[in-house]
Amino acid sequence: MPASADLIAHLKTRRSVPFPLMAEPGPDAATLTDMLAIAARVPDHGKLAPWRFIIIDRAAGARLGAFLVELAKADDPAADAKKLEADAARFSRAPVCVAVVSRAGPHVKIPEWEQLMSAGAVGLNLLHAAAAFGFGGNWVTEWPAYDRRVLDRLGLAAAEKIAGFVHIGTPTAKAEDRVRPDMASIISHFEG
Ligand SMILES: Cc1cc2nc3c(=O)[nH]c(=O)nc-3n(C[C@H](O)[C@H](O)[C@H](O)COP(=O)(O)O)c2cc1C
Repeated sequence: MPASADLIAHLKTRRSVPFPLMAEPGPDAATLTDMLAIAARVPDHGKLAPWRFIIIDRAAGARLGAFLVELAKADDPAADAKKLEADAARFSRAPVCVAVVSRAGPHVKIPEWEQLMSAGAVGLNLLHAAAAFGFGGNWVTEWPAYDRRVLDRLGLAAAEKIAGFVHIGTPTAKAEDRVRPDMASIISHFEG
């Protein structure tokens, strides 16, 4: 592959889209399918595909949000209105949300740790794919990723985990960058 200045520039400046900058439109169904195919093209020891996707469009996201509100109220009848409002909107802050689900588990040859890392690669690749099509993404987990009642509602099996909820839409502006690691402090040379 020839050097690509565009790709290098993207990789050097890529960043997530904060929710206040996330707007319509989202990808159409064909584009989203293409994005997911790119996202699934990741290093995957043993070709296990130890991950899968659940697409949550805005309408389904709103219904899931209503379910989160029910849970929040059941857990804390005095929950404040602001929290409930945030929960109601949690899955409709972007045109579409893709749940990246890890299906990692015990295997005769491939350590579970490696399967989990592959799901992480899928998450980042999905952000890259979204950007390649002119969209932006934001990868969060938040409390619903760790609540069994939400996982049941999403149809996750007992051993499955949410690697991330990747929200995708059109950025209205480029977000300010965040602090990046000091490279000198994380690179060393093994001297033998
Ligand atoms: C597995 C995982 C889970 C995350 N969960 C959250 C979250 O729940 N809330 C949040 O504000 N950020 C979360 N983040 C971080 C966001 O993705 C954040 O916007 C991102 O790290 C910004 O970095 P970027 O601009 O390089 O994409 C998570 C990141 C990862 C990798």
